[in-house]
Amino acid sequence: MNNDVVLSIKNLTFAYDKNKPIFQDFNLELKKGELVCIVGESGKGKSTLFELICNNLKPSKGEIKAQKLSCIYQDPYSSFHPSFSIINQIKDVIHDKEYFYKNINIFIKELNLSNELLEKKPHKLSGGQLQRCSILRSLLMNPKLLLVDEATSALDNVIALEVMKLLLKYLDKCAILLITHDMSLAKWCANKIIDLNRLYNGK
Ligand SMILES: Nc1ncnc2c1ncn2[C@@H]1O[C@H](COP(=O)(O)OP(=O)(O)OP(=O)(O)O)[C@@H](O)[C@H]1O
Repeated sequence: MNNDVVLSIKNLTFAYDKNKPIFQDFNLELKKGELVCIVGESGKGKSTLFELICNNLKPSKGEIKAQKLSCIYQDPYSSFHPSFSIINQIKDVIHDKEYFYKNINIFIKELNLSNELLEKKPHKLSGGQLQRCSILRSLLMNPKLLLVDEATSALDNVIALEVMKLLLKYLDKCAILLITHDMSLAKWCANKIIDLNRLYNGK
């Protein structure tokens, strides 16, 4: 894989049911600095693609190669354990301590967070604050690819837009793959849009 290519999906075929493939010879390449959106109505395979890229599902055919990957989920409460402080949960997943200490205060400032907030347990924070903590955790992992799943967030498009505004600042460090149902959000931020509604998938 060329150094700038952070995600390469070649001839991906996947089916839960052999007679109804969700992806058939699907190809996608993402380079550092690119923001690609996957859009599609409910049931078109957005979450399936997310799970395939995260290696939680195996393709029936084809290959997926991803460089260092970090995920931001739409519901931040489900991505933090309720019983532990946020900062401890962030430290737990960071291996590169040098990168962590070099950047944490910069990111805290950019994300409009504070050390005091990070000492708290998740339920003491608002949804927006916790979403920014989840971005902080992802950024401190220094990923090459940020996978953002906003697929089911029909409720709060304002948060989605704010999150994307924050993430756009980091495109010089990585590539972003945003999975969304929201075509207007995709048109606003993407270099490229993959519309799963238009893919032939045998249905
Ligand atoms: N574990 C499973 N076993 C069988 N079929 C599944 C499974 N998970 C999903 N499907 C089916 O695969 C298709 C794609 O589902 P997927 O969850 O990827 O869609 P989605 O685009 O993420 O939908 P939504 O926007 O509603 O979350 C759907 O028809 C769904 O019913």
